[in-house]
Amino acid sequence: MRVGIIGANGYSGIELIRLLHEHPHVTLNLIVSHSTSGTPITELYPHLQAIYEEQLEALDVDKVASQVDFLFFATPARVSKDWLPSFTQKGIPCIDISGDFRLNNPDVYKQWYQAEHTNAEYLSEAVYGLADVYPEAIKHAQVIANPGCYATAALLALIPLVEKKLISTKSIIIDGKSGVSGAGRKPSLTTLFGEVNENVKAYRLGKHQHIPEMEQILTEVSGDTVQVTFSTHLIPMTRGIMCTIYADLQETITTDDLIHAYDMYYDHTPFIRVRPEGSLPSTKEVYGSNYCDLGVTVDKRTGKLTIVSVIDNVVKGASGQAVQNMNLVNGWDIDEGLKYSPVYP
Ligand SMILES: NC(=O)C1=CN([C@@H]2O[C@H](COP(=O)(O)OP(=O)(O)OC[C@H]3O[C@@H](n4cnc5c(N)ncnc54)[C@H](OP(=O)(O)O)[C@@H]3O)[C@@H](O)[C@H]2O)C=CC1
Ligand SMILES: CC(=O)N[C@@H](CCC(=O)OP(=O)(O)O)C(=O)O
Repeated sequence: MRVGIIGANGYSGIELIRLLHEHPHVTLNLIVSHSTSGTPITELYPHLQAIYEEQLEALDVDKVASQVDFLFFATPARVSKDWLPSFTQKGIPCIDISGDFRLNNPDVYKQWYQAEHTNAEYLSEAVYGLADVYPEAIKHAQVIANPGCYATAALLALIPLVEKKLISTKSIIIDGKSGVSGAGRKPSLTTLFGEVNENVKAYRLGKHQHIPEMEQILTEVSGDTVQVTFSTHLIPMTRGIMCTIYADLQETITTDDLIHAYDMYYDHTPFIRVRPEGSLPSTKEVYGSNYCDLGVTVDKRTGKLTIVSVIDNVVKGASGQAVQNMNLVNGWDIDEGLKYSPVYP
């Protein structure tokens, strides 16, 4: 199958190139850039020499549509909403790694993304691509909204417990920490070495675009309106997200029972690894891989639960999950092209 990437020269685009190049069922036929078309990808990323040396092309809808059977958008928010429908109308399934098709309600999109949604009728058609939770719906989708990176880590930890009504949905706190690659390759003051090194910085508290995304899904799962307290921090590392999540238990239950509940919920997927009691995951243990590792502990004294969820933001939080979604749509094994062990140390 011929695939293409719009926004191929950003961090999630370049990770897609790494994964798709090794994928047994696809040929990466087209890579598209906004500002660097005409440039060989190796000029921007010399590590691809002798591996993948194609030239970046400009975005021309008819030309792209004639060269691909499947398309990934790895563009910033507020870009794919204007372009993606032109391709699905031509019968080309699309996976959008940005947030443009994640929210059902165009008013909520406008509130959190500060833009009108120019193709709001596609919001109801789009399937939320949380691949380990919604595999059946994703199999039949033409438009897949790949989840945000923090939202992936948090929802994979919370959905099984909310669905089984094991925790209260009134007091969920998600404390997120991310490496700087989460902010993309575009240079900015916040990601300068001097700003990030030996520093931990909270940002966009109460305003982060993953808040409505997580609340939408948890509300659907629970059946009641769910609101979450969510904080985000920039950490001096390249890749990785850790969400430490706090919730109140609804009933007396042990750590071992919760581990068992997770194991049962995720027995159909190889990508969720639940730690045994007493072991908590760290970001290095998933680095470069499509795993989400979960650790859980019950504090009998307070009746509170702490869950630690870690992913590689560029793999599970973006391009790896997008490849998993492509596998689902095409009826391939879900781990095709994703059988990478984490890089350690
Ligand atoms: N990095 C991460 O860990 C994650 C990223 N995401 C999401 O993935 C998307 C891409 O992120 P990331 O790769 O980090 O970002 P980068 O800034 O690294 O790359 C952005 C890409 O989009 C292209 N682009 C920028 N503006 C436009 C435009 N107006 N029209 C068309 N193309 C454009 C850029 O091309 P050019 O350089 O030629 O302008 C570049 O290829 C974002 O929506 C991001 O939120 C989601 C989860 C995790
Ligand atoms: C460190 C950092 O800046 N991270 C980004 C995460 C980007 C992402 O996953 O999200 P979207 O696709 O929803 O934009 C952020 O907090 O916005």
